[in-house]
Amino acid sequence: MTHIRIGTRASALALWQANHIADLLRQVPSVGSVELVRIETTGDAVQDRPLSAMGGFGVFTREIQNALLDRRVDVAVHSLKDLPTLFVEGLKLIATPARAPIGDAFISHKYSKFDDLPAGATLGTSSLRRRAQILNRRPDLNLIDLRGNVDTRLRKLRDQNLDGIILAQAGLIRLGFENQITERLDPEWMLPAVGQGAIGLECREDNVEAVEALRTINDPKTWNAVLAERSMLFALGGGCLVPIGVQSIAEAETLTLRAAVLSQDGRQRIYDQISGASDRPQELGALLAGKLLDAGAKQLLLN
Ligand SMILES: NCc1[nH]cc(CCC(=O)O)c1CC(=O)O
Repeated sequence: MTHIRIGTRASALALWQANHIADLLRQVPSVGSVELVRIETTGDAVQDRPLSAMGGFGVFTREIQNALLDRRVDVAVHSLKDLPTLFVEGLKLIATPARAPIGDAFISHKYSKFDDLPAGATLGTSSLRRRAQILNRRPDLNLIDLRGNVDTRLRKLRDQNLDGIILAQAGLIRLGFENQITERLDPEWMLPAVGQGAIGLECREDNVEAVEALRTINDPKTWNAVLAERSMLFALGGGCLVPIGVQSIAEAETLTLRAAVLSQDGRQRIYDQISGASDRPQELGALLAGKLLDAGAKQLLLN
């Protein structure tokens, strides 16, 4: 029987996700016991700057990956959207359990939908993707930086008397704040982040017991969708300084991807979509990236 040490951040959302994975792993016959090991990441330690100003890459995941490499933990539980697509020698992304809703939520105590916001209203979000898509639709809005965990952001909405904030539906639902959602934003215009709503399970590639256990809790539909999204992001090479949004619609045999690359001010938006066989997700993602690059995303990514 295997003992599995799960590496996780200590935020409420990360612990919810890690406990959810621990529960799933305890059902696996080869797994004897599961333990959580809390790890502080750069993203947790530095709360006063937008992530895009922190050198970006892997601020919520790097320390957990180091713990895997140092054999302090056996499995890393990540919010997949925080996990860079760059390959790390010795580690492997093995599985993604069933995904939560992928979209973003508008939360306001003053207006009952996003489109009711008056000219000049103040919204909190520090995600470049959300900023650019909001500005593309509503260039008049006043966007202010909002960082911190989900509960911190909900508190700032009240304390700073903001007109609204935008958060991922997934985090709100998992933490029991679904009733705070004012409007589920239409992914038609507010395209989600790559991997949003999915939990990514990573381990050392030579850890056969962990690999086998993780494979049994994979959800193939989610896996195909996130592989397509991540291969698109990798091919775009945009890192986290270029606003990129993607919605994938996973059906039994077909996978559809709709994606956009925007300028930071939201004025330029390169959009395209693709459909194809769901069992060749990486090809689809790379093809869509190629179409976006040819249509002008190349210029935006150089800036
Ligand atoms: N970077 C923060 C982060 N990472 C994952 C989630 C939510 C859960 C998810 O989208 O998987 C959030 C908060 C948010 O964007 O509202």
